[in-house]
Amino acid sequence: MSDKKIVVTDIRKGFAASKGATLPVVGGISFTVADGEFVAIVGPSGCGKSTLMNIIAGFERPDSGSVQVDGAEQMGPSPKGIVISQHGSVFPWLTVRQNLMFGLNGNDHGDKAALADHYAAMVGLKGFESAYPHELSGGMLKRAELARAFVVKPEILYMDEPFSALDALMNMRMRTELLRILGEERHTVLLITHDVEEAIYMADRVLVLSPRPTTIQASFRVDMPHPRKLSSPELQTLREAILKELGLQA
Ligand SMILES: Nc1ncnc2c1ncn2[C@@H]1O[C@H](COP(=O)(O)OP(=O)(O)OP(=O)(O)O)[C@@H](O)[C@H]1O
Repeated sequence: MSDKKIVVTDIRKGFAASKGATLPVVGGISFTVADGEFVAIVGPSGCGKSTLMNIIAGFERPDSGSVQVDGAEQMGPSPKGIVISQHGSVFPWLTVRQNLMFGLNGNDHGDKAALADHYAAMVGLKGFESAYPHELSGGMLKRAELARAFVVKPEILYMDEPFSALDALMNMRMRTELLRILGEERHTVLLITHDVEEAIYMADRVLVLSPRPTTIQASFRVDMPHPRKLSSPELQTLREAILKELGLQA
């Protein structure tokens, strides 16, 4: 089996603008993601990160170029991948357990409920299985979403600013939570973030995108074991290098 999970080849995408003009958004992007690799993508605001992610996850078609997952062309959203975005995806009218059971196949209610409860416990929601989303705090809701993604055992997690709505402390906790789960269950992860520290804390590789029409401006490998210390000289040097690429003062 090939080690390449996702192969992105020369993707280009523009959107119709006023007076028949086209706004070029993605300007030719190629990269590969290895099986089990965690790749973070950072870039300036509005450069086209979400557009790129939507194309790779199969929700949007590129004007040209291709995305292959496990060697097959991605023609639409696939059950191999699941998206976690800042908007959230839990159903407000279902309890935590019902939300987690929603995407599960099979007819055995007991099996599905047990699996749902296992994943609820995994993200620290034991005791809240029967709670409705409005009864949870923002951080608990985010954990419920993580559990909802993991319970279906996706091979690929597409994460678009998943924790950006959370406060700094909860954001840190969620990063740790995510890394802990990834330590137990191997997944391939593509993470879009505006937060350079979030990227270097979690990812194996960080791609820095240019302003629109976006291309890959630089790529950094983060060769450090977990748990990482953001204050370590290596990560600080890396952080400064990435901020410099983004045109920001370190
Ligand atoms: N469906 C669409 N139709 C027209 N224009 C779009 C569409 N989707 C995105 N755009 C435009 O493409 C550009 C890139 O948007 P996108 O959301 O991909 O950027 P982003 O890097 O994720 O932004 P942010 O950092 O603000 O989250 C923006 O100028 C946006 O207005």
